[in-house]
Amino acid sequence: MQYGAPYMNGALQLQSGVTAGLRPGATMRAMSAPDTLTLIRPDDWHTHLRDGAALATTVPHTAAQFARAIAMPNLKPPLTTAAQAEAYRQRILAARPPGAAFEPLMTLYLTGNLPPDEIERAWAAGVVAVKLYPAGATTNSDAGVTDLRKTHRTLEAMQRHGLLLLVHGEVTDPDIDVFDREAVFIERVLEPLRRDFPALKVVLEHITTRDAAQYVAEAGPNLAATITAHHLLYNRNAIFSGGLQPHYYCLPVLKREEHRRALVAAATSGSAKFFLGTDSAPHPAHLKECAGACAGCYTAPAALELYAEAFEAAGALDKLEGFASLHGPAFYGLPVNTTRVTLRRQDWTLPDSYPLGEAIVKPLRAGQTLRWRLQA
Ligand SMILES: NC(=O)N[C@@H](CC(=O)O)C(=O)O
Ligand SMILES: [Zn+2]
Ligand SMILES: [Zn+2]
Repeated sequence: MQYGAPYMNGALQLQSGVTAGLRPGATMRAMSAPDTLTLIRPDDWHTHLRDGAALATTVPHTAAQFARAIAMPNLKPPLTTAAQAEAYRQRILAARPPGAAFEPLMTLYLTGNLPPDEIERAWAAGVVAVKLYPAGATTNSDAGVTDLRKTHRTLEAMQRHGLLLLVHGEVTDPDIDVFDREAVFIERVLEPLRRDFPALKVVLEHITTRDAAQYVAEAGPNLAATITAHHLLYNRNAIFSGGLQPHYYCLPVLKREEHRRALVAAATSGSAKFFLGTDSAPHPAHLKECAGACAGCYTAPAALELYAEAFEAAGALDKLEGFASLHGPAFYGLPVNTTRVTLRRQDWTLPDSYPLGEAIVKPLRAGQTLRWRLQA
C-alpha cells in the first residue's frame, strides 16, 4: 500500500494533533495523515445486488469500488440451482458499465432439500460458496434452514468440492434476546457444525459482537469472518438518535459500543481471518421508512470511503489493504487483484438517494459529508 504526499517523505514527520488518541502499537505510517491512499483493488466478500431493474444501480456502484463481489443468493425466489446462479451471473454481467472488469462470484442458498448433486453442478459452474440462512433470521430467509441435520449430505459434498459455507450467524429462537442471537448461534449451531465438518471452510458473515470476533480469532484456519463498514462505525445508539432511524437498521442489528470496539480491533489487527464484506443491502426507501421497516443498509456507493474512515479513526490506515484486498482472496483461494484504487482525502456530500427500479434507495449517510473519496 502506498501513501501519498505530503506527510510521507519523512516517516517521522507528524501532522500536529494527529498523535492524540492513538492506540498503542499504531505505526508511524498510520500516525501521519496521508492525503491519498493507494491500495490493491479490493473485493467485497458479501453484497446484495438484488435483481431486475435494481441491478442498474447496484452493479455500477459495486463495480466502481471492487474487482469482485460475493453476490448473495437471497433473491425472491432464492437461488438454489447452478443454472439459476449462472443466469443471475449473466444478468449481473449485463448490468456492468461499459469497460468495467467487475466479476461477480456466485453463491447458492442452502435449504433442507438442496441435493448433493446440485453441489457437484454448482462447483462445475464456478459457484464458490453456499449461504446458510437460519429460516426467518433475516430478509428473504423464509426458505432457509430449519433443521441443519437435513443438510448434512449437502455439507459433505461442499466439503469434498471445496465450496465455502457462508453463514448468517443468528438463532431465530424467539426466546433469545435479539441482541444475543449471534453469541447463542456460535455456541448452539456453529461450534457443533465445525466439529462435524472440520475441513469445511466457513465464513461467519457480518459479525457484530466481541464474542464472534474472539471466537473467530481463536478458531482453526478454516473459519474466518467478514465485517461491515457500518458495524465498524456505529453502535446501536445510531438506531435511536433523534427518533427512530430505519436506515441504520440491519441484521444482525448494531450492538453496544464495547462490541463495535472489538470489531474495530479485529479488523485492524492484521489477522487474515477478518476481511471486508459490506453486506450492502438496498431496500426501496418506502419499505425502510414505514412500520415493519426492512433490515439492511445500502453502503455500496461509498463503501471504501466508509471503511477508510473507520480505519483512520483507529489509527490503522496501514491495515486497510490487508483487510480489504488480501485476506479475502487468501481465504477463498483466489488470486489477488492486479490493479489498484486510490482514495483521496476530500470532503464530499453523498447524494440523498439513488433510483432503484421504480423506487429510490437511500444510502447510509445520505446527504452527509464523507472525508475520503474514491478516485474515478
Ligand atoms: N443484512 C440485512 O439486514 N439484510 C440483508 C440480509 C442479510 O444479510 O442478513 C438483506 O438482504 O436485506
Ligand atoms: Zn445476513
Ligand atoms: Zn447480507
